[in-house]
This record gives sequence, C-alpha cells and structure tokens, in this order.
Amino acid sequence: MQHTKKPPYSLLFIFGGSGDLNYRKLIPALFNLYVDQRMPDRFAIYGIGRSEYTNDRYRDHLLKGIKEFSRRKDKGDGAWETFAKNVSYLQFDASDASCYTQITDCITAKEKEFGVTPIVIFYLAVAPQLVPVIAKNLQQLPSCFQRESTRIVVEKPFGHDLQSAHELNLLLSNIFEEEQIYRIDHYLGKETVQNILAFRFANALFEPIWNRNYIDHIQITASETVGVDGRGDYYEGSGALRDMVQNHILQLLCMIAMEPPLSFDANEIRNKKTDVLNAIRKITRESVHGFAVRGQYAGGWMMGKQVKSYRQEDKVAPQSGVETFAAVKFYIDNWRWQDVPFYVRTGKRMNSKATAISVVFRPAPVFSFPQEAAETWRSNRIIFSITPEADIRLRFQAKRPGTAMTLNPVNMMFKYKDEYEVAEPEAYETLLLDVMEGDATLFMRSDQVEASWKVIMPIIEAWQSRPPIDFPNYSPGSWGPEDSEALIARDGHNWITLPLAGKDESNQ
Ligand SMILES: NC(=O)C1=CN([C@@H]2O[C@H](COP(=O)(O)OP(=O)(O)OC[C@H]3O[C@@H](n4cnc5c(N)ncnc54)[C@H](OP(=O)(O)O)[C@@H]3O)[C@@H](O)[C@H]2O)C=CC1
Ligand SMILES: O=C1O[C@H](COP(=O)(O)O)[C@@H](O)[C@H](O)[C@H]1O
Repeated sequence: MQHTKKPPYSLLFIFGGSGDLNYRKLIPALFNLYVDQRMPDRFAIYGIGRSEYTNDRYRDHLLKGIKEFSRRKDKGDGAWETFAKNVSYLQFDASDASCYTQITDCITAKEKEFGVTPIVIFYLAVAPQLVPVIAKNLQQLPSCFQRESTRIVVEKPFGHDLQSAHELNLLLSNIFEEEQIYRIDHYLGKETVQNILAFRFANALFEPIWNRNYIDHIQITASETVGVDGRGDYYEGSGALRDMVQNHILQLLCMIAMEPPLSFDANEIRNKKTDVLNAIRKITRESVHGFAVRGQYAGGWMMGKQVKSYRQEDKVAPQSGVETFAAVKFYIDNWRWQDVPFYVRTGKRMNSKATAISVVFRPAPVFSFPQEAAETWRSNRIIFSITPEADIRLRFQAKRPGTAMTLNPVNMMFKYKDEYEVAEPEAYETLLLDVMEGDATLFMRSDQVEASWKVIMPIIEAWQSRPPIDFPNYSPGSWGPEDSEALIARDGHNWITLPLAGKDESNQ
C-alpha cells in the first residue's frame, strides 16, 4: 500500500491474456503505472491464451482497450509504443503441461538480459475451474520454488464453491508458501473502499453511533449496465452470486461491519473481517426464498440501443437458469449488529452503473416539528459512493429558507475530485504494484475466502435444487426483478435510487 519507490524488475505471465479482464483492466492499469513512472525500470508482460495472435496483432488489440479504458489513454506521444515493446503473447493451452517450457525459456532469457533474478508473477485471470491445473503445471517449473521472487495471483471467484475453494487452498499451499499467494479482490484496491477504514477508525465522531442502537439498516448496491457480452463462457459457470456477492459485496460488508483493528497489520485486519463473515447468520436452504432473490435480464431497449437477452448472448445456453441479478438480506449476529438488516444487490443490464454503501440511521425518537414541516422528512444516512463518483456524503435535515418551518434533506459532501489534485489510481494499479512489491495487506487470506463461501452456499444449493421458472424476469435498464423491491419493502424500506444526483436528491 505504501508506494514510494519503483518495484524490482518483474516478469508478469498473465493466463487469460486474451480475456476481458486483461483487456479492460489489467493492461490499462499497467500502462497507467508506466505513464506515471511506477513500473519497474525493467519488466516484461506475457499474455497467455489459446486464441491466435501474433505479437503485433496482440498489441493492436490491447491498444484498443487502452483507448477505451485507460485513464491515461494513448496520447500519441510514443508512451504506448515503448510500453508495448515489453508485451508479448504466448499461444498455448494452459492445461497442457508440455507447453510450459515456453515460460521457462522466457524467464531464462530475461534473467540473462536483466542481469538479475526478476520477480516472477503468474497472474491467473481465468475461470476458477482452470486454476488447479495451471497451479499443478507451474509446480513443474523450477522457477516456482524460488520463494523470494515468485508470486501467484489468483482472481476471484476463488474456487467454485466451498469444497473447491478448500481443495484449491490445500493444493496451493502444497506448491507455494502462503506469502507467495495473492488472492485478489479488486474492490479492496478501490480508494473509497480503503477510505471506509479511515472514515470509521480515524475519526472519533462516527464510531460511537456505528451500531444497532443508531443504525436502522444498511444497503449495498453494485449495479452494472453492461451485459455479459463476450463472457458467456465464464459467466455460465458463475452467475451473479459467485461473480459479485461471494467476494466484492461481502468484502464491502466486512469493511462496514468489522470491529476496530488494533493495528493496520495485514493479519489483524483480515482477522477482524473474518470475524464478521463468521458471525453472519446462516440462511437455511428452506428459508432462502425469504432472504434471497434472483433474476435474469430479458432482451429489449436500453439507452437507445437494442440489447440481447442473457439467453441470447454468445456461449449461453438457450434455457440457461444462471442468475444475472441477486439480492440478499443478511444479518450479523453479534453485539454491534444484532437485528440490523444488510440488504445487498447486484446485477447486469441494470439502470445505472453504480456502486454504493448506504448506512441508514434510525429516525429521531420524537418529531417535535409541526406535521406540515415533515413533507420531505427522511432519516439521516451516510453514503459511500464508489462508482461513478468517489465521494462520501452525510445526509441530514435542514430548514428550507422561508417564513414557514419546512424541513428538507441536504448533504455534506466529501468528493475526492474536489479535495485532491492527484488522480485516483484504478484499483488494479494499486494491487498490481502491491504484488510486484510483495505487500499482501489488501489481499484475501485462505480462511476469509472459505468463510465467505460458507455464507452463500445455502443460497447456491437452494437455487440449484429449484430451477427458476420465471426467467427472464427483468427488463434491461430496470432495477432488477420486482421481487427485489418486495424483499426490502416487506421490512418497510426501499432501495435508495442510484447513482446519487450531485447535490439535490430531495425526492429521496
Ligand atoms: N472481466 C472483469 O471485469 C473481471 C473479471 N474477473 C475475473 O477474471 C477471471 C477471468 O474473467 P474474464 O477475463 O472476464 O473471462 P474471459 O472469458 O473474458 O477470459 C477467459 C480467459 O481464459 C483463457 N482460457 C480459457 N481456457 C484456457 C485454456 N485452456 N488455456 C489457456 N487459456 C484459457 C481464455 O483464452 P482463450 O479463449 O484465448 O484460450 C481467456 O483469455 C474470472 O475469474 C473473473 O471472475 C475479476 C474482476 C473483473
Ligand atoms: O469482478 C468483477 O467485477 C466487474 C465489476 O467491476 P467494477 O470495478 O467495474 O465495478 C464485473 O463486471 C465482473 O462481472 C466481475 O467478474
């Protein structure tokens, strides 16, 4: 997390080099670091996949991603060309052990060229089913055993369910030391997410009211406008629960709900988060329908464009029962949170791209204003907006100017953009630097991963045993299926509309 100097010479082997994650996030992040002079003085990046690319075609393909997704873009100043000289493509099937000599050859050549042993990073940006075979094949490479200089990064979801996550942890621990394993969850690299800890534990103001006595409920939304686009292959084996809830959303929930850490030691923070996961009330298979809602998007019109239904996407089964939307109500059984509901929801092809955590406080115990003042009366709340804007806002009641006493909710805002001149780094920039520098603070420990699988397994099992009968059940551009509104309305609440408008959200 502390980035003051350049990382050591590094080689990055990216399995999934022809995939979406590499295209949209990893290469743009590495290029941003390069432009900001944060990459090592010597480095090489190798994308690995079965698709056919020459090095030149591969670089052209990645450049399109830079133009669309990098915050540094390609300014035509030659930065891309010099960066791209360090990027190559290795075409092979990662399940074929005999192909891994290509990796050894690259390492040997670069060691000679650099004159030192570089850090070797194996980044597994592939579906979880492929991770075990890659790890076993890597085990055959002599370089894997150089404890100091070799690291493996495993993308989420880590495993496919509790059992496979457990087996994968065992397998990896037989091949690598724990400090060589980086289980990545890129939400932990986002600035606003890290700032939750600063907000809660560096201010004496909020912590005294951060509990069941003052907080009514908490909402976490991670909505996306994109569909699964070219990722049908991966998504059919995943679904929204595994893709977003098991990892990103439960991590956000942990940051909001954890007890104060005694220090910022990586293990101390992980311990406190694991305590939260272990305290989440078990949803029984029989009660899942009262706590969880699933959905799948239909085809239709969205933002002036016609879009396919999920079932019409590439590599998706025509009768697929995979959910592209999930909403769940959790409870945390401990002294701080007993009986406070945590409502979470995520989905593709929804109304807006927005990620936010809303902490909604209990209403004032007595309303001493005249009734007519109460027209826009709402509870206080604190909202951590992660996307599209990174900000934190405290919402409270104020008197509207005028002769009458009318109450009106207003915001106190902290906006990253206004406060700091420096651009916010992308999550993957922070995390990739951490891997090169060998800092695992923002990565997941094995027990954390297994604890979060335990939380969602009953939902997965219940949904598997009862195929959905109403899919597709939400229109593109909507806020998901109607049952999602009902889930929260049953408790007398409603989802806060996102993304939040600049200053005025007087309708809410
Ligand atoms: N996309 C995103 O925004 C994010 C994705 N992730 C995670 O990253 C992982 C990958 O996701 P994503 O990139 O979207 O998926 P994609 O389906 O786009 O990419 C999958 C990649 O795996 C490669 N692959 C599959 N089988 C083999 C094989 N036998 N040998 C070699 N390569 C193979 C494919 O290459 P080829 O077909 O050429 O062989 C492709 O490069 C997932 O675990 C996902 O959860 C995490 C955060 C964000
Ligand atoms: O991990 C994933 O995250 C992305 C959303 O990430 P964000 O940083 O853009 O919010 C999601 O699209 C993808 O399906 C999932 O695998």
